[in-house]
Amino acid sequence: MEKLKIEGGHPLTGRIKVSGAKNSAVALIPATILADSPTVIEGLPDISDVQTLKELLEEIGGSVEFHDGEMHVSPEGMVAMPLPNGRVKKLRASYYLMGAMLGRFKKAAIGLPGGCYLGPRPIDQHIKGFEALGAKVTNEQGAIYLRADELIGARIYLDVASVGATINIMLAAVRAKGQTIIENAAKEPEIIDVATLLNNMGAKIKGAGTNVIRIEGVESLSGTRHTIIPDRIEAGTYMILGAAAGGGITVENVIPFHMESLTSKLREMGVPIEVGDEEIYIGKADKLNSVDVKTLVYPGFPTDLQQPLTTLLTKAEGTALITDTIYTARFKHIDELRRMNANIKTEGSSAIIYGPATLQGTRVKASDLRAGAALVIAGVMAEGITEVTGLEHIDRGYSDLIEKLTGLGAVIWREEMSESELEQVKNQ
Ligand SMILES: CC(=O)N[C@H]1[C@@H](OP(=O)(O)OP(=O)(O)OC[C@H]2O[C@@H](n3ccc(=O)[nH]c3=O)[C@H](O)[C@@H]2O)O[C@H](CO)[C@@H](O)[C@@H]1O
Ligand SMILES: C=C(OP(=O)(O)O)C(=O)O
Repeated sequence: MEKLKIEGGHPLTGRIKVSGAKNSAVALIPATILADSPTVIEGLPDISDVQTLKELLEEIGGSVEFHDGEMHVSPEGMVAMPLPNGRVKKLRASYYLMGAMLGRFKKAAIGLPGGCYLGPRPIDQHIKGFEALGAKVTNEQGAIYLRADELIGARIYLDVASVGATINIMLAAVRAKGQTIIENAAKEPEIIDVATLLNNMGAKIKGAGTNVIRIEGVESLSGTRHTIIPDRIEAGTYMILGAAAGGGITVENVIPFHMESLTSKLREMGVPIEVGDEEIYIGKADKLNSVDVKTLVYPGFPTDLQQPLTTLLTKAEGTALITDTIYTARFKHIDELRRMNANIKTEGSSAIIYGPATLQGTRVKASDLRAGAALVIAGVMAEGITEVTGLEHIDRGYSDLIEKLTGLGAVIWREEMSESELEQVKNQ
């Protein structure tokens, strides 16, 4: 097992390119199950979630090739193989196998998903949607079993605007009989990306990206070629990194419209920003101001950037208040930042950050993906050496992290952990 080491205090300059969106990739790959012929997805990130999904498609009999970000999936040999354990626990988005397999085979048996532990992450809205379409859903020994004689379109109102439930219901409904209407649908850009792929396969989805999605079921879908959208959370992580340790960096392969909630917050903090067509320049701020932030569903400020922004706010003058309304307990990074000399208090669903603090390098542990991103940014800002363990979380979402940050002048590398370090991490 490896750890990351970062020597802080080096200003970052230059250009950094964003990869394809994790949260699209993890839905686009299962969506290929729904077609009767091969699909090619271009621009996929080289992250462990993508690798795990490739292996899961192979496990159900698909033939999959993945090179240089391009995945070819031949779905012809796939069968409704139960996937109760093992790989499905490695990521959150294995739940999309439920919708996709139900859509194609009218049955599925999938273990409850893993992914970042951010407090409770129920999937009741996914199940409510599958049941409305006519599936019988049972939970047997930690796996969800879905069976339907046929799927029939339905009107489904989501109690919470869930990204996962919206996409999962779309996956199941595209091959159902008749019309499905999803009300109070989530509006994240990744939902539009998945609908674009499905429509290019022959599906009839209207309204993706708004809170009412209408789907006319079709008999069959055929394979297509699709280019994924850029990862707005990876882009946001690098924008925050630029503001934290930059001497001026340009984040490339960005859809600036997706970044507006972050761009406006960083400007409010005093960060000079220039927005191009497909890139964003983050300049050096003389002084950072504290701001208050509340995470919301898209187009509000994303919960996935709450943790990285918290790190930046340790450097700002004054008191900042971050409230996470999506995952009210997403604060495991705070204890680690405190170990690095940050002055932060949590109260309910909020973190109160007293700045500015000078962060000090030390040993810290990433408890989840964006906690990892927050700690990498902290390491780049800190005096001395920071060691980050828990890399399996970071590897779920950041493609070529070391190469990309080294390209900006960061001093960061991976190192094998010793036996005694492994023991310590286990006991933490
Ligand atoms: C793979 C993927 O795309 N992950 C993203 C997705 O997760 P995910 O799709 O799991 O998140 P949701 O949008 O479903 O969750 C939003 C909120 O709804 C609640 N909820 C959700 C489903 C449900 O059936 N019942 C319920 O109560 C959740 O607990 C949470 O409070 O959106 C999150 C919120 O933007 C992001 O942090 C994750 O990066
Ligand atoms: C929470 C996240 O991912 P997942 O839903 O895949 O666990 C994330 O990307 O920040």
